Amino acid sequence: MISTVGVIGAGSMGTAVAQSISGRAGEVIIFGRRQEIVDSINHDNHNTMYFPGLRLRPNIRARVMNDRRDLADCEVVIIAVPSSEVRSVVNAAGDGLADRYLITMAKGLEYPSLKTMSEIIREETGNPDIACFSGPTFADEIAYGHIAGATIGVGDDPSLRATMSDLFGEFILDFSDDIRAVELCGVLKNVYAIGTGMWDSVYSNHNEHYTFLNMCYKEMCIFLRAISLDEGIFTKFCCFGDFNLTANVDKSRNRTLGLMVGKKIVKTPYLESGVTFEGSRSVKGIIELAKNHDIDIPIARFVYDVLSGNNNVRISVDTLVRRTA
Ligand SMILES: NC(=O)c1ccc[n+]([C@@H]2O[C@H](COP(=O)([O-])OP(=O)(O)OC[C@H]3O[C@@H](n4cnc5c(N)ncnc54)[C@H](O)[C@@H]3O)[C@@H](O)[C@H]2O)c1
Repeated sequence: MISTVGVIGAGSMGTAVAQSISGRAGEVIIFGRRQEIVDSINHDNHNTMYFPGLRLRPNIRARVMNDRRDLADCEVVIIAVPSSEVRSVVNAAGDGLADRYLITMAKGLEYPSLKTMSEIIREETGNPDIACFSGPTFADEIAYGHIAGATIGVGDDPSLRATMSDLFGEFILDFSDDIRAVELCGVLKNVYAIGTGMWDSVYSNHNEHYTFLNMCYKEMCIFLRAISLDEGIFTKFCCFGDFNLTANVDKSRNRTLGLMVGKKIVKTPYLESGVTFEGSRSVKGIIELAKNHDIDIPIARFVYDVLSGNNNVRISVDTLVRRTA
């Protein structure tokens, strides 16, 4: 059993994953930013901000990370902060992350570097032992121990792979050795979930919804076929499962963002609310990446146009329908 796992990020996913793996590690330390959350975990076994009703297991402790030596005891470190924060977080942790197994939960694409999170982490830490975790995994459901499937993107180091299998043994797992493709699935599905929300704000019949869903999945597969070395990626949890979860379920923040923009409930959604909308940050990068690979992705461009305020959703949807008919 792993003795100590560090989880950077005391939000929904950091707390949920800490609870899920806590039976498989001696101790789990959540590194948070806010003293009151750290205190509530240490004194009360609750993260009162994110899961006030959930009793955390007693081997979950919390700390505010003051310096890189705080990570010294952790054999494995899980990074569960928003993608926009990953570079600064790992940079601040510096050589505290140098020689241990690292796992990224964050889903995003840095712009304009077009780097995925594992690539940023490798660049900042020089550590090649990085895996990513991605799948149909709403944090609240993980926290309460419901079944979930996940894909682990991991290279061919057998020891790292075995550690991932042990640590995430509460999940139904599949694996891919194309880490970048697994991460890009997580980026793409957020973009198409926003698009599906926009579409559903205009068209509300079942036929219409599933027609668009199919169009999105087809575009996602065209993209992945052009960039992925893993021919089996399309049926893995990070791809089909996560795409369906995020595009279909109203609990998804990105789908909800699309619905709100489509219904004109929000005009300038860009990150002002403080809620994590990873898809809206990544859509520009996805379009540029597609251009570099000569891939046509009209639905992603439609999402970008609407989010940029360039277009009225109804007119954009009509144009899209005419174009793909
Ligand atoms: N892999 C998966 O299956 C999966 C599922 C859900 C979410 N996620 C990803 O996990 C990441 C976090 O999402 P979330 O839902 O937990 O978001 P959240 O907004 O609930 O929590 C983010 C937490 O990170 C903290 N944080 C932000 N900047 C920080 C910094 N510089 N240093 C330390 N802490 C910092 C915030 O204070 C907050 O507590 C996102 O990238 C999201 O896409 C992954």
